[in-house]
Parts: sequence; structure tokens; C-alpha cells
Amino acid sequence: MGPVDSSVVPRYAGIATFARLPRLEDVERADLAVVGVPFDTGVSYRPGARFGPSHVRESSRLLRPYNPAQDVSPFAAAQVVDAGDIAVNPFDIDQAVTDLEQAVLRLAERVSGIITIGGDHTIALPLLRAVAKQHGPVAVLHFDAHLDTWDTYFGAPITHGTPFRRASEEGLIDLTASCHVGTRGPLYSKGDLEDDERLGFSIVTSEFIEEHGVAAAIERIRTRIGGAPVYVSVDIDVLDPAHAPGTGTPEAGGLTSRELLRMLRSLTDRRVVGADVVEVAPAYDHAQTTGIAASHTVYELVTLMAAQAARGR
Ligand SMILES: N=C(N)NCCCC(=O)O
Ligand SMILES: [Zn+2]
Ligand SMILES: [Zn+2]
Repeated sequence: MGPVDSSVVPRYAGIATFARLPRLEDVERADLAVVGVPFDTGVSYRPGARFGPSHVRESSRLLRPYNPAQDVSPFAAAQVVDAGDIAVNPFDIDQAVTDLEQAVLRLAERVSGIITIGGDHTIALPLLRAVAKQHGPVAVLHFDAHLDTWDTYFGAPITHGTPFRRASEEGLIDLTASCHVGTRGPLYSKGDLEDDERLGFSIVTSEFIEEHGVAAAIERIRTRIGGAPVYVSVDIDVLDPAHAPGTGTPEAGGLTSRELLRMLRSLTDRRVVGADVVEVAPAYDHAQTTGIAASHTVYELVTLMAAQAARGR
């Protein structure tokens, strides 16, 4: 079952699912699920990413069924569904993280791939815990202005600035194949970069992409990942605030949406075992700019995973 036919029901009509796809409960079986996690209790600055999933769905109404950039019709290649939202405790981060991991593992029994819409970046930790249970340590391909390998905030170990340090400490990631892309902006100290390297990440900075171009960045990313299973985590603040104003910790000097989409499309021959798109905070968005960038990012990830599911069949 594909999206609602836009020649019969106009795109702006009806309740929003991602790309107007059927809901999980509307189909007998599904290959891929897009699921929302409206959680932002882990933020260090502007709140509001809890409203990300509904905003990205509303901003996805114009997506069409054929993706020419990858030459794939993702919703024909695989049964893709919207699995709704996983609602977790907004007042207790530990509880939320535990419950989210369990809910994702339950969903993983019904589909072969999950693409999560956040929510703040805290959710990457339970998502990686679930993925590592299924696949072992994975290469994390992390698009973000920030490292998110910091240690604690106000003594709290699980926040949106710390998921990849915890994941590394817990052995969830492949320390030889993980990297950050689009990193920029002020840090707390030079030691942040030393810690980050020790935790298993290499970095393709925003400056590198400007200096050497997207093709050179893609080459570095593909070499780093090698043949490892990949988890792709996209913090929408990897984009310049001009392309994604609707986010909680914006940093100047970022990527264009065109650069991000092209880098994602370069992964067609890699095994993407899961993905998230996080940190969309609609209160700071204008004209759905951030929501549209995020919905197209999800669409490219769905396309990669749908083509892969079709090949594996
Ligand atoms: N994960 C995101 N978006 N931001 C982390 C920023 C952490 C800080 O405020 O230092
Ligand atoms: Zn960030
Ligand atoms: Zn982040």
C-alpha cells in the first residue's frame, strides 16, 4: 500500500502521516517504519523538539513517490509505513530512555528497518542500544554541528549533548568506522576533540566541506565506514541556520540542504541498519523551511533503506 493518491485526495487534505503513507495498523506486513519520538527533556538550550515529529509529517505532504536522485520508487520497492509516535515520560529521562529502547525493540520485531523522527538528540542513545542488540556495534555516521560526545551537563549523564559518549562507553559503536560530519562552532576546550577521538570518531568538519567540496567529503566518509553496518544520525542543526532555523542549538557556518542530501545519496551501496533525524524545533521555524529540509532528509534515508530491503528480498 502506497501513499494517498494525490490525484484523488489533494495533498493538503487529511491527517498527516509521513509522506501520506499508510499507518502500521493499516497494513498486514511492513518492511520499514517511520516513527516519531516527541521528547525534548534532554535539551541544553532552546526547547521545542518535542513538536518535531508532527511538524516533519506536516512538512512531508509534497513528497512524491519516485526519487530520481537515487532512481528508486521507495514506496513501491518496500512497504513503508508511519508507525505513529512512541510517547515517553517527559519528566524522567532515565524512564524515557528505557521505555524508548523497549518500544523500538518491539517495533523491530515487525519491520526490518526503522527511521526515527525526533525529538532531541538524547534519543540516539536508546536507539543505538536497540540497534546494537540486533546488529552488534555499528558505524555511526553522525551529521551535526556538535560532537555530542560531551560527558555531563549539571551532572546529568544522559542529555542531547552526550549520547555518543555513552554509546561509545557502552560498546555500541564501531570505533574504527564512525564519524561526525559538518561539525563546527565553539567548543568548551581543546580537550573535547581529544576525548572525541579517543571515543572512536573521526571528523569531517564544515570547513573541510567548504574547502575541499562535497565529493572529497563523501570519499572520506565512505572510506571511514568501509563495509560496516551503518547507523545514520542526522541532527538538523548540521544545516546552516539559513537552511534550518527551527532548532534548539543553532550554529553559524553550516551545510546547505543540497550538500546534506547529496552526502546521504552516496550511501546506496552501504548497509544502513537504522537512522534518525532529530532536533527539529518548529517554534523557531519559518515557512516550514526546517520541516521541509528534515522531511527530504527522511525521504532520502527511507529511499536508501527501501532499495536495500528490495535487494535483500
Ligand atoms: N545535540 C544538540 N543539538 N546540541 C548539543 C549542544 C550541547 C551544548 O549545549 O553544549
Ligand atoms: Zn547539534
Ligand atoms: Zn546533536
